[in-house]
Amino acid sequence: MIHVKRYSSCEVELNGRKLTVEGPVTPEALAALRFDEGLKAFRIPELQHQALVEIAALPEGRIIIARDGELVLAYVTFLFPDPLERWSQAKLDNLLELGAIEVSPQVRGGGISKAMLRLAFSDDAMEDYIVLTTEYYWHWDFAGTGLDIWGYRKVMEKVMGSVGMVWMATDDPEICSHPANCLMVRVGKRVPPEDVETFDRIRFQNRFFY
Ligand SMILES: CC(=O)SCCNC(=O)CCNC(=O)[C@H](O)C(C)(C)COP(=O)(O)OP(=O)(O)OC[C@H]1O[C@@H](n2cnc3c(N)ncnc32)[C@H](O)[C@@H]1OP(=O)(O)O
Repeated sequence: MIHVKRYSSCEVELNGRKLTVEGPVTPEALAALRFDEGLKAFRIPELQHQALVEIAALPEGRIIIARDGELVLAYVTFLFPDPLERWSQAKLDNLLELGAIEVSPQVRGGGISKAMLRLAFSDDAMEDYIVLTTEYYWHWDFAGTGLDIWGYRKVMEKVMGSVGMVWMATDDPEICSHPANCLMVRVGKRVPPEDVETFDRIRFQNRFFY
């Protein structure tokens, strides 16, 4: 499969600031930008910046960002599922994982996550992919948002649901380990039915127990 990446961009007004939402960005362009210190939900900012540059260089990797001038304030990543997770067992070259979405505390609650996803899925190439995301509550920033676990889950459903990602059942043990965790998926319009079936078989691997 050829992973087509069509760059696009738009401007978003937020509290008097004009942010540029753009992507998929090239590794060179991303490396040349500064990374906000508030982007520390997953790793220290320097390491996360480096990780995003590496993802942008992958054939299937897609990074969408929101920036104020040279300063990256938010990002979302898409890449093949982690080889250690069950989703990679499907061996589908049209299965992407929305691995991380993060918005700096400076600009949260202003629609930036939804704007990045809208731009990501405005690329018609996304209709060729199944995109999954796994929501694990231990990745959530309760202190930074002031949300409780179910409030946070609601925000994640709104964010992901804004681009048609829907909750799907699975027997994945990590997801099943807490009721707030969940799997959300978007199946592109051109994904062949046999690939959806392959994905469904990966979602349930312990049918024996049912
Ligand atoms: C796969 C993963 O990456 S899981 C981990 C997700 N990432 C994180 O938890 C990192 C830390 N958190 C963040 O970066 C941000 O808080 C995010 C990504 C969860 C949300 O980003 P934001 O840009 O603030 O979200 P956005 O402004 O687009 O809001 C989306 C919706 O949630 C609501 N919302 C956002 N924050 C809050 C809040 N603190 N309280 C109540 N509602 C909220 C918004 O009002 C909006 O609702 P609407 O659709 O009804 O208009």
